[in-house]
Amino acid sequence: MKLHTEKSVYGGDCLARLDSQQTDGKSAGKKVFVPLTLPGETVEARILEDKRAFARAEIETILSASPNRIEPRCPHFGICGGCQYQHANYSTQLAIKRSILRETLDRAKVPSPAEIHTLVGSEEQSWRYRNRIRLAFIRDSTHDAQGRTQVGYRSRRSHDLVPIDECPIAAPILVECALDLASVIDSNDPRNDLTENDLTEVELFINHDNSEMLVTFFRVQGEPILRSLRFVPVAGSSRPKLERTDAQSLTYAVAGHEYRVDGGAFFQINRHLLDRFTTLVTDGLTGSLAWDLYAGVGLFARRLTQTFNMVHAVESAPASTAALQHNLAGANSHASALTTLDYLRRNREQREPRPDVIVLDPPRAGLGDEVAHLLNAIGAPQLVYVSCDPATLARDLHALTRERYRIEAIHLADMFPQTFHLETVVRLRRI
Ligand SMILES: C[S@@+](CC[C@H](N)C(=O)[O-])C[C@H]1O[C@@H](n2cnc3c(N)ncnc32)[C@H](O)[C@@H]1O
Repeated sequence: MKLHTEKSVYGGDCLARLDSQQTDGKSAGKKVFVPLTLPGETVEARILEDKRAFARAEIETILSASPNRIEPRCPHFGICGGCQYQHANYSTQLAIKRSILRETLDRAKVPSPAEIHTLVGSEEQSWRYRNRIRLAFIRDSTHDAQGRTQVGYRSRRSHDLVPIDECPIAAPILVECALDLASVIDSNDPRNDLTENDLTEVELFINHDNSEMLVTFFRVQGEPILRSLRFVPVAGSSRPKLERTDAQSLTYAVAGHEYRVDGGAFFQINRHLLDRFTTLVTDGLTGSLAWDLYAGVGLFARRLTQTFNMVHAVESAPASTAALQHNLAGANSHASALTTLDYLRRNREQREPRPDVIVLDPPRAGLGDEVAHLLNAIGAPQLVYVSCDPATLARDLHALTRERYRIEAIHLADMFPQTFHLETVVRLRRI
């Protein structure tokens, strides 16, 4: 059937609507979500899933293409589920994200400034930006007649695995190493102690200057196996020597600070924007006491120690708390291995001093009602909310702005080009 796409929605699809002829007059206006399209396109599409409230379709032919459509760079685009926007030029990707963010805030009735600022890299930096990738091992004769191990991502349309031999949004060294690993696993090299059939997935994480890499192998059963590699420059050669080390962590330099990042700990993934992003979050913040809740390994907290007399950092994941302690050691700071909720409850009970600034960078689930309620009750003069999910951000901002805060500035930081993901940095002031 012929569909006309209206706008992009969060998740990467475009929204189209069925007209009365397409539904026998029954549910004219019914929503249809169509992936791999752009706003304003007319496509011939096939309905794949027809629910009561909406349907999902796949394009068969593009009848009228958007002028913003471009040729995707990756041969796996559309099959692999990793990227959603490679068919859109970069300025269109940004316009889509900005309008989705604006609409999400407006729908939640969040009083917000008219302008959404952006933090973006160059068009070229919208590629090769990931410092971490996680791939599955595929051992399947339908993909490789000789049954050789391959690496791949999940398919866009199912949970099947798609073998890949390139991933243009990742640092090239990650994909090279993953492909090498697949052949090492298959080799009879006696130094290969990776038990072939037990391994399911591998995660590769490279540091700022491509000198250290953490490789984590996930298995069917048992704890993941962590390996670390060091790339040592060789005089007169462009290829560094690869050495295996016993390290359980790597060192990542960001905006003038070095961070220890342990295997399994969260770390921001856009290596091109990391310095500017960290500066954007922390810039201009000063005072006596700051809290960094959801602190990870201390990316923001470490910087805040330069402009505050005291910084409290809170992080609940055991994989991150040791590195957080290490990264803040010797600085005017205190790290707590607690959930944010427990930390705030304790703070209220013990009536501890109120911070001047609170930085909040929760996972996708956002803050939730009780944390937002406690933040309103504590009433720090300034909040900086860093979010990777616009829906939970809007919900939490609604709770904060309804009581004690107004939004000063919103930045859309494009940390995940070519994908639908969007990062937002919101500065709030107590009213
Ligand atoms: C989006 S990451 C941000 C980390 C850090 N701000 C950074 O930029 O590197 C969210 C962090 O919150 C931690 N986390 C998740 N739930 C938490 C909770 N309930 N309380 C405290 N930390 C939590 C995660 O382990 C993760 O390190």
